[in-house]
Amino acid sequence: MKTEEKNNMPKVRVAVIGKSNVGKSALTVRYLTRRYIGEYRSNIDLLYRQTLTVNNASLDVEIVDVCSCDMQMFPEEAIHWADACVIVYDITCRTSFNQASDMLQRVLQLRTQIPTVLLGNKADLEHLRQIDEVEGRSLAAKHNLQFYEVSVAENTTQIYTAFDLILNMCRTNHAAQKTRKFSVSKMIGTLIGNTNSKVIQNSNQGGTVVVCHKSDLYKSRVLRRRQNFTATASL
Ligand SMILES: Nc1nc2c(ncn2[C@@H]2O[C@H](COP(=O)(O)OP(=O)(O)OP(=O)(O)O)[C@@H](O)[C@H]2O)c(=O)[nH]1
Repeated sequence: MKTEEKNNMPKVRVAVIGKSNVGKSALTVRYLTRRYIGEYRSNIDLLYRQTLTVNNASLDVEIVDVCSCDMQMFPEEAIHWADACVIVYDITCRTSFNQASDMLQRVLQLRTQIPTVLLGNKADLEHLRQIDEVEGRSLAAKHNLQFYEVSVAENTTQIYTAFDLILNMCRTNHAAQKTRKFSVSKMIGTLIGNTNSKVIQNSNQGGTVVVCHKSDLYKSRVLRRRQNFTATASL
């Protein structure tokens, strides 16, 4: 891919949050690599980067998998950093559902318009179910969000539907922002007699997964994000 195309590619940042052990790492790795790895280190936040093709267009995607988050250690930085959020609970664990509900409220307090999806994971463990599907569905409906029950272990297609959905929403937001910027610069250009515009088409591009220790990366670069928030991360 040419550098100018790469530079022009929309970048989308996603935060995956939820109680410890709900399957956040398994979910992220499944989505990005199609593979299922049973055990992960759970004492570090991980940042993944990959170029993905969603709906025939390329996106630079960064996903932070926040380890063991709860309301006491709510990952506020990650929520400000992100363009979209995936909130996960485990259908066999009532506490994880309650936490997902609290987290959802907190996320929407911090970022009212952030594209968010609610996932109930471990749907393969029907015999251990503590949360009926309808509970997840109504929690999501209350906040006007999409909801899916998934099994990362069984690779249910809704995993991909959910991520693709929020990535598409982000891309739409990105395109709208670009159009607004373009309209303003076109207007200024018209006013000063310069109407040139350049549109660069993206070509599709695969990518590799980069796994990073977010805590180390925080030290290395400062990203200024909206809402006057200063998050630190790098890839
Ligand atoms: N049965 C079943 N087990 C799953 C599923 N997804 C994840 N697991 C298991 O659940 C456990 C926790 O998965 P992780 O991905 O480490 O969970 P996590 O939310 O990242 O955990 P923390 O890093 O502690 O926050 C692991 O043993 C996974 O193999 C699933 O869909 N079904």
